Amino acid sequence: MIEYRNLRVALLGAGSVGAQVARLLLEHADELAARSGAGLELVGIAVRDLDAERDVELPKELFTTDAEALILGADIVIELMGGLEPARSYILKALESGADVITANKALLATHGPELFELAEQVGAQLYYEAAVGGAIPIIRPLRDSLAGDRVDRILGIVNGTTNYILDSMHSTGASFEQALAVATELGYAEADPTADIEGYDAAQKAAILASLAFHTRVAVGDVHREGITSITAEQIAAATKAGYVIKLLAICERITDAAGDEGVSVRVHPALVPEDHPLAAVHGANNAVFLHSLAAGDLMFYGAGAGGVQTASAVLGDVVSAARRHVVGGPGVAESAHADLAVLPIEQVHTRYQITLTVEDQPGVLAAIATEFSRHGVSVEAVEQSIQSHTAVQLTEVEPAGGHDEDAATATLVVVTHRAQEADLAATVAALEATPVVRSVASVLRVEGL
Ligand SMILES: NC(=O)c1ccc[n+]([C@@H]2O[C@H](COP(=O)([O-])OP(=O)(O)OC[C@H]3O[C@@H](n4cnc5c(N)ncnc54)[C@H](O)[C@@H]3O)[C@@H](O)[C@H]2O)c1
Ligand SMILES: N[C@@H](CCO)C(=O)O
Ligand code: NA
Repeated sequence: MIEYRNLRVALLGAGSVGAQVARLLLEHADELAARSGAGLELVGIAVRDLDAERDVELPKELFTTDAEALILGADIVIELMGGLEPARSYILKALESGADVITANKALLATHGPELFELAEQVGAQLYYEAAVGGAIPIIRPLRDSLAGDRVDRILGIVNGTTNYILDSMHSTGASFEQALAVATELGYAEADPTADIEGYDAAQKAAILASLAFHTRVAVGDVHREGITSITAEQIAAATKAGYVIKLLAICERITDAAGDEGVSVRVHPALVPEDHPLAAVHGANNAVFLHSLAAGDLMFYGAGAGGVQTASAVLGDVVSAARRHVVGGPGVAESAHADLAVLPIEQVHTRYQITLTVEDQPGVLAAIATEFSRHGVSVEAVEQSIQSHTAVQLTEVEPAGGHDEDAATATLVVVTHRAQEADLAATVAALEATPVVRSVASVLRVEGL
């Protein structure tokens, strides 16, 4: 029997993910030791309440409320408490003591990542975080290692399971956002306070982490343009389906150029129309997927469970084995890669395609008036269609002119799809359309991605 050297592993937090990590460390100790080249001895679990009910039965003698003492005696520290503090202070303390740290804490990384990575580099320790994006899905290591020799230019990610579940059930059942959210809450997908998910904050944190890795540039969560899904209506979903799209909340990270032609990056989270034959359209329920394009590899997609205690524990344990192997072999490990230091450009500089739905007066000259506003702002129209939503037959050129703005006059619904246009020009077009007398309202503006 091989005698392994023991590495001391400290776990901070025994919630959904932490309890599963502890269980797997204990149950698979022999196998993990063989893969790591070192024994992984779980020396303690820092918890807030020693007697709390846990999802998993764990040896009581491992529990402690003294996280600091536990950290100082460890070779590897796993932080699964979540939140900014005390997680940040504990990780800094662990790194200072020379321990490698594993975390799933996207909120912390997207806010204080640079501080943590700098300290890790200074002391020659490692910070691993595969579980922070896409839960069980391997995406951090592929970006950091497998694609290190390539050049990623675009990432489209479904990185929040709750919102994907809600949008998917709106598509499949015709439910309203509120109805779908209620079901998601009942089934335990959505938290009691779902704000972080439905307003896109969780996805924005993950987008910041992905963009930083992919573009070798520090991107903080505050740099991410963020829109949630709360204003998506059943009508928009039905119209999208009819037009051959699905609506997904996407995290989009891409290289773009600014007005001077200099390369920068854009990072944004918002609902978008995705063609129904795009691989991301087939991501159902609470699953996550990251679709990316790189120069040499072309298109790649990573798919699977973006959350769940035991699923996320898989990613954490992969990191634990990586950390253990480094301890066995020695050497400095992988430093943060931020050498490209590209500018993070504002959403106004993004180019994409748009679908604009307008409620208009049903009278002659309407199409011309609308087309004028698009062309005046440099936005090229690809197609105009009468929406299936319209209850009035549109005979734009055949109806007698209606005098003035008559609330009772017939209206028509027009759906305009643009070629690629700049966000700033599109925003100016929408403002001008809203001020155009024949336009009753701009009912919906959605970006079209994945074409
Ligand atoms: N649950 C998932 O599916 C999932 C997926 C990906 C990433 N994550 C991330 O993993 C981390 C843990 O998530 P979770 O779902 O297990 O959360 P959780 O709320 O179930 O567990 C966190 C645990 O940490 C404990 N804790 C909090 N502060 C503490 C302190 N100061 N000292 C000791 N214990 C403390 C809590 O009491 C709780 O038991 C978070 O950063 C989360 O964002 C979770
Ligand atoms: N609330 C997150 C959990 C995983 O980070 C989601 O719905 O995807
Ligand atoms: Na992951």
